[in-house]
Amino acid sequence: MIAIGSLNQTKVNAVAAVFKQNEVITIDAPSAVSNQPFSDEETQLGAINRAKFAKSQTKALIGVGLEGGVMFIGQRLYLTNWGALIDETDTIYLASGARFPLPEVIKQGLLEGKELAIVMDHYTGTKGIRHREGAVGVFTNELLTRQMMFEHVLLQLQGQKAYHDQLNK
Ligand SMILES: O=P(O)(O)OP(=O)(O)OP(=O)(O)OC[C@H]1O[C@@H](n2cnc3c(O)ncnc32)[C@H](O)[C@@H]1O
Repeated sequence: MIAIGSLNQTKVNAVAAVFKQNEVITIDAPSAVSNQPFSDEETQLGAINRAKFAKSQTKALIGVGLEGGVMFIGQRLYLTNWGALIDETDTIYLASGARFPLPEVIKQGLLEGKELAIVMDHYTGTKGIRHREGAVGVFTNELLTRQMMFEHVLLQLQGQKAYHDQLNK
């Protein structure tokens, strides 16, 4: 049994798709970082906090956390994503996801203190982008959706755990 620390459909669907052999349960886990993480460190910490919460507050032996944020490289603001998995031995696995520069107009909205989800909904004239294709889907013409991106993060986590378990058999 695996617990995902979010009710966001893109995250829950990604976990169900990658961990096909496991029963997946969901819990609304606090990230304990800002609503809009502004660095890799903060985004990664949000993922770790959610994974730990998901494991400790459910009967699952494995907890997973997925977190989206933004970070600067020079003057450019990038979308960033992190995943964490904590297993039955309390080993924590980490992996990052898609990272690409956001358009200047999106960066300006974030610098005004708005959340990326709000800025993206305004930019696209729709509601709930974060539950569907995500910013990554919008800016890749949906070649890569938010769920696909999280699936890639989860495959890295699943694969790292499989490698580790194999070595320690
Ligand atoms: O329900 P939870 O799990 O909290 O899912 P979320 O999408 O609201 O929250 P995240 O913690 O993953 O992301 C942090 C913030 O970054 C935003 N965000 C991150 N990635 C995004 C994306 O691909 N599209 C739209 N908004 C995104 C959104 O504003 C979130 O409030």
